[in-house]
Amino acid sequence: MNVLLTNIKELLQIRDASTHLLKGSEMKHLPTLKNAWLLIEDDTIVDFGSMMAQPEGNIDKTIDCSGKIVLPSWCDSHTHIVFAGNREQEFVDRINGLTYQEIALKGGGILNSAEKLQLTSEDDLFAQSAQRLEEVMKLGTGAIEIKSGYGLTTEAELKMLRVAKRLGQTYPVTVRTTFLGAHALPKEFTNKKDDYVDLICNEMLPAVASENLADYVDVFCEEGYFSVKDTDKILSAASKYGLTPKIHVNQFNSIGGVAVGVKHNALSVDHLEIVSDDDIRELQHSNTIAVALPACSFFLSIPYTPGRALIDAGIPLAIATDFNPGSSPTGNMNFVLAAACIKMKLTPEEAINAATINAAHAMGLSHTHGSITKGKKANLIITKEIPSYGFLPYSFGSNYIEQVICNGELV
Ligand SMILES: N=CN[C@@H](CCC(=O)O)C(=O)O
Ligand SMILES: [Zn+2]
Repeated sequence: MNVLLTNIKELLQIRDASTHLLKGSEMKHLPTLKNAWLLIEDDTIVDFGSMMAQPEGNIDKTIDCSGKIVLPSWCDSHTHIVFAGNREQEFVDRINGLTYQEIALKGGGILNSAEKLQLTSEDDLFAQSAQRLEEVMKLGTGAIEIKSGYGLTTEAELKMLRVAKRLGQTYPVTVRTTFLGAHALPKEFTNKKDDYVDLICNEMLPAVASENLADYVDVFCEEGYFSVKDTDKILSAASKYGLTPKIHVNQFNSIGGVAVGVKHNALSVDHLEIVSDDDIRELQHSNTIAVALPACSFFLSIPYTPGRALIDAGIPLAIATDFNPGSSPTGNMNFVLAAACIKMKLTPEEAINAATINAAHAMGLSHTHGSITKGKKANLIITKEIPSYGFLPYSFGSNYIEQVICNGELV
């Protein structure tokens, strides 16, 4: 099936196949083509060019994009969308003055979600998660990373990862999965953290690997959760199964999570609301991508990742939703784009690069996703008629997406 998009007001993020991860000042540049066409064959972008010279040949369907902007779909490189129920009560508790950490100490937080998830059947968990996935696909997400971490038993962690994999098999969106057994210490292991870390290393990781359920490994490296030493041990064990780290670091404290991530050649270190000069130096001498999660900062009223400073220090930055029931109950990448501009002082060009090409790199999908490139997947957002691409983050809270094409399919 050949589909031709014509009269595109501006086609964004046109790159050749060799485009690398963008660092520092490279992020300022967003290559575009005005008054363009784009040709899709089945699930692939086969060509694009100026309307001055239109393609000839068999076209099954034409979509007129007059006045509209076309760009690659968002890549959401950090989510926890497989969860059961919600944590609305904790939202109210925080309005009434409790902090995220105080709620967790009372047995709420991640343990609250784990209890709900353990009691939910695999099919019900799939149905609840599929509803969220359908919503974010309509909001322009074409590739998504999904973590476990609300299971906290071998059986429940495997259940989460199976659901995540099944989502990827059921929908055209590309799914990457991450094993996050080290998300919180289960109640049964109170004062026995080493035993839980051993369970992760000796039972959970081999089980996840034998069913081939994860592409990456994650640890919540934070005071009150998992230490640098625990993280080092888990990442070392995971490397035996070929699992690359993408880890939660520096959400509330800078305790050495960035350094241990860099030591293990992490693909990304995510959160980074609190960043020290040493953390910046570590990242400058690494291939690790910094991933900011501004919707989490907004929801928890915690500091925003210093995205401007990270880019100015020459570090590659991606942005993601962190969609989860406790700290970011949204999967709306359009809001994340706006928050990155408004709160982290990224320009619209930097934010779009952070949510597309750099985000594709942060989930190992840069060969297929993240840019308008011949041979890449036909993952596209067609906007409504808007004055310019800067209007997307500027008009935060409004939805200016008209159509989404995911792996060649209209969603
Ligand atoms: N901080 C760790 N994990 C999630 C939140 C988990 C939760 O509160 O359920 C995050 O990335 O923000
Ligand atoms: Zn997270």
